[in-house]
Amino acid sequence: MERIAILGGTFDPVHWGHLMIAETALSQLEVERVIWVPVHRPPHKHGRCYKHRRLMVEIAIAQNPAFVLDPRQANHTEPDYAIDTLADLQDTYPNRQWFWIVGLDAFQTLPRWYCRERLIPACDWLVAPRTLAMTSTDGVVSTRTSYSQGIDPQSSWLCQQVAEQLKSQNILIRWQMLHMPPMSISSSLIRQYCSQGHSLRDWVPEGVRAYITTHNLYVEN
Ligand SMILES: Nc1ncnc2c1ncn2[C@@H]1O[C@H](COP(=O)(O)OP(=O)(O)OP(=O)(O)O)[C@@H](O)[C@H]1O
Ligand SMILES: O=C(O)c1ccc[n+]([C@@H]2O[C@H](COP(=O)([O-])O)[C@@H](O)[C@H]2O)c1
Repeated sequence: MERIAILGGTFDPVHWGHLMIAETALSQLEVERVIWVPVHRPPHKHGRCYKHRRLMVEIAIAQNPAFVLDPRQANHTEPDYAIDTLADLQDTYPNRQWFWIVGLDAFQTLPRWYCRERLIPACDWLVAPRTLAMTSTDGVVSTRTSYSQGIDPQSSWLCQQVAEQLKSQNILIRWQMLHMPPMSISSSLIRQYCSQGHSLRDWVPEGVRAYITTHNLYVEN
């Protein structure tokens, strides 16, 4: 049975972190393809122009035949929930084994996702480690990465906490960590850098950088 992974995201903009987690899923799980789903109307955050976000994903994944863009949310007018994305994809690709790729930050919000009792058991969850911002009691924000060799025990522990929370909601989850070092990169940081006039060369593929420049994106954060 073909194994397909979904990578949903706001992708505002897409960056090397997204590409790295998708590549890791391909190699670690022997997934045959990764379907990239830019969320048109994220239920939980503000999404800027969908067309730009989708085109940047198209540019970023063009070199890898195992990566597929799914633009099915283009005409949506209502919030896009993951359960609807999965149900639509299952209709298009019946009889597949489904995986869902998420970063640790998004995974920690899973116990609040819409219709999670149907969504969660329908996929295997692949969790990418992510540097988490921590605020100390004196209000100082720092970041933490404790990846050394293999999987960071702190990240695994956080995932187990999520699994416990879901269990208390009578939801059993199948999850595993992706074996990759955490990458301190995010779309919000890129938007901030861009608005400050910094180069994006190290953060996004060249085609995406050119697209951002041509369309004058993120000049204001
Ligand atoms: N550097 C990263 N490491 C691991 N996972 C990541 C990373 N960047 C994004 N992800 C994951 O990719 C998915 C889509 O993320 P999204 O498009 O919202 O990017 P983002 O960088 O988290 O954006 P923002 O900074 O605007 O919140 C989410 O599951 C997110 O956790
Ligand atoms: O369905 C939900 O309730 C839900 C709530 C929060 C996030 N998601 C999904 O999580 C994925 C990553 O979202 P984001 O915010 O990190 O871009 C994306 O596919 C979203 O649709 C889904």
